[in-house]
Amino acid sequence: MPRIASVLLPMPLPEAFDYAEPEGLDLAIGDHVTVPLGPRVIRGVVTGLRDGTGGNRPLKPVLERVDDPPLPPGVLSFVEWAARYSVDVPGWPLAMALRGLRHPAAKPDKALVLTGAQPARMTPARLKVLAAAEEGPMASGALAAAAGVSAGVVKGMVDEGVLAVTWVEPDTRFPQPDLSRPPQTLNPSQQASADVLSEMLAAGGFQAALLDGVTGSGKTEVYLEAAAAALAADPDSQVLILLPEIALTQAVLARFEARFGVAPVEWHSAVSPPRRRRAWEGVAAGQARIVVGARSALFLPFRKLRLVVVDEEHDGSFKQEEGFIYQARDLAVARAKIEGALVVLASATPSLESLWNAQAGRYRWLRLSARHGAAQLPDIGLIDMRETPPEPGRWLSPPLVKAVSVALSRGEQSLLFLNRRGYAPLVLCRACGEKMKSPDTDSWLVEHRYTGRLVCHLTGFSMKKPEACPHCGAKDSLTSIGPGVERVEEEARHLFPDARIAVFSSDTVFDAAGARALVDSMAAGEIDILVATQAAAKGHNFPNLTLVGVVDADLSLRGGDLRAGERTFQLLAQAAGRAGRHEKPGRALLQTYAPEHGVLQALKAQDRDAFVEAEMAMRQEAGLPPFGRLAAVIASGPDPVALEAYCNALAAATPNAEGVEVFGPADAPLALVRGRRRKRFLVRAERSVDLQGFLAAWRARAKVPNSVRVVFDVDPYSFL
Ligand SMILES: Nc1ncnc2c1ncn2[C@@H]1O[C@H](COP(=O)(O)OP(=O)(O)OP(=O)(O)O)[C@@H](O)[C@H]1O
Ligand SMILES: [Zn+2]
Repeated sequence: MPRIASVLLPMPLPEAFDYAEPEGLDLAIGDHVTVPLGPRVIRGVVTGLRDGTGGNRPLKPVLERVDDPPLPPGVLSFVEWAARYSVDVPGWPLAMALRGLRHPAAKPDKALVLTGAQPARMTPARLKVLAAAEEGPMASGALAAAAGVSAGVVKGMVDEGVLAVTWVEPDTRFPQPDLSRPPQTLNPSQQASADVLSEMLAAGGFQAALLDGVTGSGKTEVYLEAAAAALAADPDSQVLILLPEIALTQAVLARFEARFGVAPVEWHSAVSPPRRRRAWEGVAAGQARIVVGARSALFLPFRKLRLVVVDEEHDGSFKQEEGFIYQARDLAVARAKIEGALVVLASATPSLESLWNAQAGRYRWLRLSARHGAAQLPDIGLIDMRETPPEPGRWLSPPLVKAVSVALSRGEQSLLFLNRRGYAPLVLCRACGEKMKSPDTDSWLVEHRYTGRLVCHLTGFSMKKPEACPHCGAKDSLTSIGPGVERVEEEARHLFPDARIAVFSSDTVFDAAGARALVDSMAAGEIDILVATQAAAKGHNFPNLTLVGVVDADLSLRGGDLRAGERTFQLLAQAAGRAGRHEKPGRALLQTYAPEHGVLQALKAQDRDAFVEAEMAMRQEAGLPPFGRLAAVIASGPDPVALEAYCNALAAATPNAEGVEVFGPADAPLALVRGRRRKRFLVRAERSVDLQGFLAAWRARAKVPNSVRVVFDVDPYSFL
């Protein structure tokens, strides 16, 4: 009986397409194939097989099977689920799942083997080569090195036919974790949490836990033991740890390596394509048993995923905002559900969503309320910038400067935290008042002194800082307004000329190795003052760091979107949480112009529960997440008329649905980006509503003109 294969392509198409299965190809679901699409040949994945022919319209045949490891069924279900969840086409999540395959498979290596023929003339050097070659096939350079002879000797023996070329398959195996190593001795509350996680693993099936422990309580130690339990339970089981930053990945990799004797498999944007290929294959083969990675690791082809940990689960960078839009924390729970795995969400400052799930009993709630060992939580103090302002043109207030000098005099480290890259967030002309903006974009240019450039952090546009105002032509009139980390560094160097000062931001640290080097040197005490954006504010252990100074505690409260309060609390609690993690007590000082603000008061009182309670009450009142659901629809285009027409058509096509409110269209706060105007709708729905179903129906009702791009963002984090 002929069969029809449904083939999903990693492209923006609404569904899988049908092709005829050629006789003898014997396809299976998950197989990679090539198929014709119009004039092109495209690679896709078989998602369905059924008996039949194309009826009276004959189907084009599948061209061939591609010899890559098939996608396991769990990945296919996950791709489908993710597409529906994000109200997007399944081709995008499929493309993510195939990302590791973009680099070609490793080719077999050329090696030399003994043929059995004896050399016509034996020499001591040749004897050594014969002995070394007994070990098995070896590349010619390696063979010469092993024998301690020159390359010429080996070549001569190849020419004589004593050695012959052979091809060896590349080694795709990963060393296996050593489960016999003794675990770290856990303290009683860590042990209690680890025991619960082990019980949950033993019970099997999908379960979720919130590992909610104060900064420095040792959450990593707890999930390391959960990983050990998952790995020990089944020789094929796999474990995935998701982290928000490459800089954190490095430290966690080291801790896994110390625990299991092998480095886990790494997966993030800085991993080279060949290594990605190897990781992907290792995961598909079940060989890679511990994967530590960024959010996109969720799309790897795990065969037997038993544990997923989302560390720093509250972190905003788990939300992917471009291309395929998704919240990795939610997708991690979904993947665990599909695989029947345990998912552990860990944080000192969990998201309101996760706390809400824990309160309702949907997630097992494990709390660690004290730091490990003798370490205490830091004192948090507020510096009222109205009472003790910095000198004009400076950003560090006298009390903070004093605290840094005390720390310096004691030989202890300080962290000055400001979540703003570059030197100054705004450059304006003193003569005409013109603010320097990115071309055709509603965004200020940020001054970067290291590079002498003005940079748009939104579009990536950059230009050399001009000598004259481009608007009025005045010379030397451009002034830098406000601080970024580079400017705080400048001030710190001025104040403390003998201190060793470094900057940690995405402009100074580009890759995993750079992050590791900086974190190591801070941990080793080679830096006195670290000026840092959020990359250094979370997860790290710097034993000698006793002072955290937050340069602008009000920064993320401004703008006031839905999560401003929550995000500020999390960011500052995390930053403060870097202080005093070992024996020496720590302190955090937050510079603010609004010390009476509820978020800052809660931080000062170290009263997270009070903050959460107040925030939850506010959200419930307004029907906002987690009590209601939100989505944004952003339409953009270069032609205002076409954009307006589409938005009106979309507004007119809003499906009638109970429990759903649609606001807009309105100009987006960022109304112009790269010459494209942007309009926004906001959708609020009751929890009981199938929001995705509503959005999908809505999306299908208005035809999108060519010049317009429309993005559906479920559970938006950015309100620009
Ligand atoms: N049981 C233990 N035995 C020895 N050292 C421990 C133990 N638990 C934690 N530590 C140490 O305490 C420090 C903090 O632990 P860890 O980094 O796991 O905390 P955390 O809860 O993840 O903190 P954060 O949320 O701030 O990232 C680390 O240096 C860790 O090695
Ligand atoms: Zn000017």
